Amino acid sequence: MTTATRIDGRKVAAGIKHQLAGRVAALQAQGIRPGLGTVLVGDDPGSHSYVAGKHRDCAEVGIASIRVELPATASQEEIEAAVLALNADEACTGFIVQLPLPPHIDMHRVLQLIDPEKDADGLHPTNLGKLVLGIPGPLPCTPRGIIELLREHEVEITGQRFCVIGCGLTVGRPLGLMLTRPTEHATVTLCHEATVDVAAHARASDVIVAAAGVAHLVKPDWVSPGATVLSVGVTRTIEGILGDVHPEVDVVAGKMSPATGGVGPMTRAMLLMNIVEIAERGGLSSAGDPTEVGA
Ligand SMILES: Nc1nc2c(c(=O)[nH]1)N[C@@H](CN(C=O)c1ccc(C(=O)N[C@@H](CCC(=O)O)C(=O)O)cc1)CN2
Repeated sequence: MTTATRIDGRKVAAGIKHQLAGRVAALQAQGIRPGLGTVLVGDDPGSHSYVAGKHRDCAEVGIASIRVELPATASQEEIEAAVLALNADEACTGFIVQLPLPPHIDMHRVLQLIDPEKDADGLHPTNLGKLVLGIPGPLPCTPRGIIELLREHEVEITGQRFCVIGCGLTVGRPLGLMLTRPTEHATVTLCHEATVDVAAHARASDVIVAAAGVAHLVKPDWVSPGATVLSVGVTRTIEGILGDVHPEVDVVAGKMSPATGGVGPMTRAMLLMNIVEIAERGGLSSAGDPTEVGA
């Protein structure tokens, strides 16, 4: 019984962070200290873990950390004030608002307030518009990480049939846009909860990206032998973290990413990449000590 080649995001992300550390050192030699800001609202354990990981990565490559934490009861106005403060903070090169936000918050109003020049997530309407139009701008971190991961593992993209399961704001929708750019030129089927027979779309694909947040959704009989399968969505249970791809897919797929240690570390590496790119373009940044605000 053969098993799929493991797509190792931790290893690729480590290489990218090593390279970024050199670029950060070069910026610092010019008196520029890039800084990442995060706005974290509420107690979601996943969000806390992801934001902690983002700041661990910052420390590793020499990027300053600016952490803003608000309670789950924070009002729309309080969150918007935090965004405006980071827009104005010269120590902050770029920042993100960790999603999801609590249900009483209008996420779109919050994202629209981010200065597009400081949008480290590429989720501001101006930057998503640039992506649609093919104008350079910051790219959403998970889709960017997925494309890097495929390239590093020599998975063909151009002309290949992709089945992207889930069309959320951070993964599926922007991934569809990025994969169909002239630089990628993949053929993409974007599946969602109203798609009839997702399994048939998946079986007809060379690459499956599972980003639905449904544990073990993709079964072995959804995968054509030798296809590449990326597990992106996760479900946290008392037994641990379950990915969107059933572990037995391993015996059918040619290449496969694990539920953790695959796309997740690449999302974080691409966030740092966006920050370094903003700083290198001459975006706002500062020299001096790391900043820790509200940690
Ligand atoms: N503002 C944003 N919010 C969210 C995004 C995003 O791109 N921008 N994406 C997701 C979650 N996400 C980013 O924040 C994310 C997911 C996973 C990881 C990660 O490192 N995962 C580890 C496991 C970590 C753990 O044990 O909890 C892994 O895969 O090894 C980082 C970031 C939703 N929100």
